[in-house]
Amino acid sequence: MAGTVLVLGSYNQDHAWSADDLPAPGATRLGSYTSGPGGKGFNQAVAAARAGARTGFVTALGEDAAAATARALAAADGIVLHAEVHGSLPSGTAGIFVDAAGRNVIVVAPGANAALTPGFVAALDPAFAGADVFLAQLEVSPEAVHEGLRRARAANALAILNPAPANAFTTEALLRQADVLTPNETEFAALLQRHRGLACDADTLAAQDDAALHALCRELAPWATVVVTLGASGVFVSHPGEALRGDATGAYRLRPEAVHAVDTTGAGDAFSGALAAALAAGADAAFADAVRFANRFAALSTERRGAALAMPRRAEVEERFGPA
Ligand SMILES: Nc1ncnc2c1ncn2[C@@H]1O[C@H](COP(=O)(O)OP(=O)(O)OP(=O)(O)O)[C@@H](O)[C@H]1O
Repeated sequence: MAGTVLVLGSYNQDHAWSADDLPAPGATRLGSYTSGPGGKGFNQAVAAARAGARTGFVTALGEDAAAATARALAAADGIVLHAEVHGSLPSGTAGIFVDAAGRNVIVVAPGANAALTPGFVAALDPAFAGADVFLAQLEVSPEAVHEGLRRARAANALAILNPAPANAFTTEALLRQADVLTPNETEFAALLQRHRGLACDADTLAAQDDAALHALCRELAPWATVVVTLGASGVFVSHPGEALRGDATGAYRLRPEAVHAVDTTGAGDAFSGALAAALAAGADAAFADAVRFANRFAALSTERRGAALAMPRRAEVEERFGPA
């Protein structure tokens, strides 16, 4: 049964130039160019939609070619767009330069994303009322994310926060609005450092056993289920005292699915979007089943290049790995 997911976040138009090597300051290279959709919010909305959820997407856009592309691409995936329009700002953009070895330098101009207002979010009551699951990240204004999480809880939707990117601004009050957090190891380390004063990094976390990771999750967010994505090492799940949705144990790890990964860009977005869709499918959808589906969905997304447009569809995931 399809549930409803409301995603709040960024849309960026990615502009990518490839050359044999990256030019030094003042130098010029000839190369090739592609442009496509990006932004964690949009990537996750496409993932949720392709994973089978009725999906709404709350974002902010300019009045430019990128905004027109965002509208067309959202419509193509059946996503209902709730866009705050800022005519005096450009839509979000990312300039990406890649060399033949795959190294890149990136400049992101958040543009309209940074101007998403809590007032616009607050006026979307009907969208919140119809949502089973709400999902946000940290590439739009923190006030808008906070308002979204608050509205979601008031509307009895499950509130998921993907605390990405790692250097984004967070407050304790913002984190406390989340029922579920989905950091990767770098983001988890950054949150532990900023909010609990624990000095650690992604490598230290990767070396921890399950009991130690569970303890760190409980220390960071005693109120929330924490799902740490571990890249090619799979996923770790840690519940608070009351395990969520039928999970018998407080903490467990899922191995990665065997795939031929060619590009892991957006794998975290695939995971969070698919998890939201699976949890929206019914209040009795078991948490472990939803995590298993998201682990499969994200794994399959790594077999294609790109982010939003590389998201697989539910049918492809089931064909490859069996029924969810
Ligand atoms: N090589 C891989 N093989 C199988 N599954 C993978 C692989 N890489 C990623 N995944 C799946 O994708 C999930 C998310 O990956 P990861 O933790 O790298 O996210 P991320 O760092 O947020 O990614 P990104 O920032 O590129 O979007 C993993 O938990 C796993 O389910």
